[in-house]
Amino acid sequence: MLEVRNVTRVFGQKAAVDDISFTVEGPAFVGIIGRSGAGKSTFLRIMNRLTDASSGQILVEGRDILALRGSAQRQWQSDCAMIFQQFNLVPRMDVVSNVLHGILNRRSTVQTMFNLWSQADILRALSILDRLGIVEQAPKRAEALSGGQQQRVAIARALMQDPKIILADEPIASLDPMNAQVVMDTLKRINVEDGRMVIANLHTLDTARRYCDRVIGMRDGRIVFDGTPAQLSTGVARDIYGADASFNEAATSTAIPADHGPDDAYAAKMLA
Ligand SMILES: Nc1ncnc2c1ncn2[C@@H]1O[C@H](COP(=O)(O)OP(=O)(O)OP(=O)(O)O)[C@@H](O)[C@H]1O
Repeated sequence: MLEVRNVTRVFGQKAAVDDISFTVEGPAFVGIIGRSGAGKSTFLRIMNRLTDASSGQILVEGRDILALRGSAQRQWQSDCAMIFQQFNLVPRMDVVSNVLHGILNRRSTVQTMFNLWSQADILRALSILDRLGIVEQAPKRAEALSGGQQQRVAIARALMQDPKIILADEPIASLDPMNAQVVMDTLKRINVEDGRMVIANLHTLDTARRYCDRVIGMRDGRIVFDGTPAQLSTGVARDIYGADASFNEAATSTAIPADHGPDDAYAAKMLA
């Protein structure tokens, strides 16, 4: 389904992403880990065409999405929604309008100028918010919500696009452990129930181990680990993070309570 072939991105003299290749069959939950500056964000930005690659190909169902131009490129950007650490909502706008912004580029200029949305679109936005457990927040300004709720609004906005792939760049880096868990559980549910691939840059090992089917470790732009969470031992993690024997896993922990797995009772209650 996804084949990344020898993708490189050079900034000046430095390769931020350096000849990376991997293949993902089916709608997996893929985590990308690595220290700051490893190239994780640059790779996600290349995937959804916010940044151009210097060379390489990314084949999605056999089509090189790096070669797309014009409307085909915009269609691809709609097919792969992006979620950011800082949510990127319009703070003073109400929640349901923020969700509707997921399909802003599908509307005419007149519709956009007069803020006209069809009843079907509004009902769809509300039903997505309902699914994510925050429909009662729909009329509130986005800025009035907690960080975890705002990130769920951002996920709802992504779902409004009906994407094939969700790219999440450090989606829980600004959240406390409880909210981090709800957001990760939400992404996992979307992955499992909808069959959408999720590729998430994660800064914590415990989260990668708990939620991902596959973990890719990057260091200095290169892939230095590609395996299952079970293969991600402390020694492997030390290599990925370029740390010495004093490497302490706790420093890369979100501290999501260990007795909670994905889709557990807590998340079910929050998301029902
Ligand atoms: N637009 C740019 N111009 C110049 N250098 C850049 C640009 N974007 C990224 N870089 C450099 O590329 C390297 C990889 O950055 P990137 O943001 O992809 O890393 P990262 O693993 O996502 O780290 P972080 O978690 O801190 O965001 C860094 O050295 C960064 O300074």
